[in-house]
Order: sequence, then C-alpha cells, then structure tokens
Amino acid sequence: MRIAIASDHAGFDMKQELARWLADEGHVVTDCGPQSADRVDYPDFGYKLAKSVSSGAVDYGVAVCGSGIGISIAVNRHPAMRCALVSEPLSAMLAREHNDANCIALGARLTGIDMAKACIAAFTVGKFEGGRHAGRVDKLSNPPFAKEETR
Ligand SMILES: O=C(CO)[C@H](O)[C@H](O)[C@H](O)COP(=O)(O)O
Repeated sequence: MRIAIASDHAGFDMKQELARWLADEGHVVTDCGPQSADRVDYPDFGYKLAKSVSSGAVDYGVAVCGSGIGISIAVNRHPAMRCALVSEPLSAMLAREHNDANCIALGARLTGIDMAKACIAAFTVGKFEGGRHAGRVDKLSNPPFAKEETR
C-alpha cells in the first residue's frame, strides 16, 4: 500500500520508527514531516497529511502526536478525511470496516510502539463493509451545518 505519515515533535520518534517498519513491511511510505524533533505545530503537518491522502497520492495516512488528539482534529478539518484516533487494534479494524477511515491517528505519549504497529496492521487489513455503513459514511461528506449557518 501507499501510506503517508506525519507527526509533530511529540510524535517524531514514533513516526520515524513506524516509517521504517512500514517500509520493511513492503509499503511505499511518503513522509510528510517533520524532519527533526524540533518543536512544531501539529496542524501544519496534519494538513500536509490530509492533502496527501485526499489527493489520491496515497491510500492511507498515519498521524502521530503526543496524544493523537490534536493531529487527528487537524486531519479531520479536511472534508475528505476520516481520521480515527485509536489505541488498540479492534478500534483500528472497525475504523476501516464501519467508517471507511482513510487515516489512523496514534498518541506517542500514550501508546507503545508495539501497540501502534498492531493498530496499523489491523487498519491496513480491514476492509470497508459497505451495506448499512455506506449511507452513514456518505452523510459525513455532506454535513448540514454550512447551510444552516448561512440562514
Ligand atoms: O494535541 C495534542 C494534545 O491534544 C498533542 O498531544 C500535542 O502533541 C501536544 O499538545 C504537544 O505538547 P507539548 O507540550 O507542546 O510538547
């Protein structure tokens, strides 16, 4: 698979390790940065990751910050993104099967590297089930708020 990965400073070491591991597993990895552990702001790299996935350049994104919260919020600001913050493999699998998630977020300060790898492994084998989930996922692409707020 083609997988893009991004982090902030708090997720940098985990990003580096996950990028190496994903490449060893045979994936084509795009590193959206940062390129050092210097302090940065997670929206800057979450947005780069969202652009990489939403453009179709890659199949999935992996986002890492201290808790996974900030960068997952940033990625999800893009209307085409469905980024799931997970800390165990069942949620990672369900994110694909039920939510057709195209990005997984991990908290490097909360989740160990082996658990992070297990989450990504489950995410990449999970297949969207469609069926009753399809209409729900479609609704995520068309929220009513913009129309309501112009009234
Ligand atoms: O957004 C976050 C918290 O919800 C991430 O964990 C960030 O990585 C974190 O806020 C960074 O914190 P720091 O004290 O500036 O290193």
